[in-house]
Amino acid sequence: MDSSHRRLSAQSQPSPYDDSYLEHGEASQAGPSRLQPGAQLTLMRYLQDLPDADIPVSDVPPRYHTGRLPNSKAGDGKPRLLLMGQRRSGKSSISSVVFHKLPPSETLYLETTTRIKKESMHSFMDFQVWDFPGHLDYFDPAFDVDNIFEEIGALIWVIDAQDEYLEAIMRLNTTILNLQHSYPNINVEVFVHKVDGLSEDYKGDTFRDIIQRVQDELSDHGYENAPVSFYQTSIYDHSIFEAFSKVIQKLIPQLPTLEALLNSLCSTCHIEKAYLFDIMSKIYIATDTSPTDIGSYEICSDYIDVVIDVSEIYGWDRPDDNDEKDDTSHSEIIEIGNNDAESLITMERKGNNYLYLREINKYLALICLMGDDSPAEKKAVIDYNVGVFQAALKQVFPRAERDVPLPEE
Ligand SMILES: Nc1nc2c(ncn2[C@@H]2O[C@H](COP(=O)(O)OP(=O)(O)OP(=O)(O)O)[C@@H](O)[C@H]2O)c(=O)[nH]1
Repeated sequence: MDSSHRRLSAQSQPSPYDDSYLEHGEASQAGPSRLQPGAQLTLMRYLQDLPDADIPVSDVPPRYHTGRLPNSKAGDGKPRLLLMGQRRSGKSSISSVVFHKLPPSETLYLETTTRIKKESMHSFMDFQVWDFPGHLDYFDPAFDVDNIFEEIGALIWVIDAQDEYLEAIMRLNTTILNLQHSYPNINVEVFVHKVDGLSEDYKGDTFRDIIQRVQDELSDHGYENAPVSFYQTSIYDHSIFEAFSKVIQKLIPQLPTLEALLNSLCSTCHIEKAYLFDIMSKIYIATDTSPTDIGSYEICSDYIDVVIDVSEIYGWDRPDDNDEKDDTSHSEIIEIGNNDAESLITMERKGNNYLYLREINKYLALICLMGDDSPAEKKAVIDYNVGVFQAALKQVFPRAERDVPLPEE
């Protein structure tokens, strides 16, 4: 593995409006004045759309990737994820493994949740995770239902696939039907969980059976096309991160713009697959629109672990953008010609294929699986284009640059 770390500098950053993705093969000529007009146009097209990216014009009521949270009345962009399901179905384990890096085997010692556990996550966007005790009946008049569901981003219903699940399905359907009048747009995400202990056949059958039962009962009650998605998950592999990625992506208003930027980067640099990862949780918040397979996600996700381990040994605190830079960082910039990168690592996979990681800001990292026709010698042009992507991302996601966490609610 070849790794290098670079520091930020206060050296002025060329405006993204002046730059563009550089066509592959022009590494030696990198510089704003050498850009091809066509290449410039590609990026300009995306950048010109940016002011509208938050709220696309549409007659369709906002849902999914349409630029607004489904139920956010305040529109403050702080969605709430509710983890619900039967006792011992694995809710607290999911939250601890994904957001607190608890090793899966240690979830065996988690105590049962007795009251609603609310946690605020401060990352590329602020969101809250509410872990509900399994036994709670939230439609009891004693509960303020509006308070629970009003600002909800997604309702994650966890079903233990290793256990009897009929009661869990019944409660899930009751919940959906109770909510559909007041909150018809809630994204219901069903995690068919603990699938690690099941044989392939049994896993598939269980999954299909659960989907069938939920859909049948909802349509019996006249509720067709309910916004319910199903995932097979386990804390013992990457599936829980993959599922959470998809849940979170539905809550990111800028997703279409992010995907467009990644598509453009991929086609310009001959990248097979690009992921924008939240470093803290290893959730990917966007990827290009080429087909995703769990294998490439796993490679990239493991790669983040490697980077985190290496940077724990060799990393250092990143200076603020406004800080005075010392002579060392200044000389690095002159030498490298790049004042954006924090860390940059390439790793040989096989032949010409390699993985490329670049820390985009404090929260996000870009990881690319490079194609055969994008050899490592062309890395300078990729660096340049990723720099342009990074600048564009600052426009799309200014929130990600924020350093100060909001106070706990
Ligand atoms: N095999 C397997 N076990 C899991 C998985 N996720 C959680 N568990 C186990 O399931 C048990 C219950 O997990 P919890 O996270 O406490 O369940 P909970 O839904 O929060 O339970 P309550 O707090 O009682 O509502 C623990 O022993 C976990 O180790 C999984 O993906 N696979």
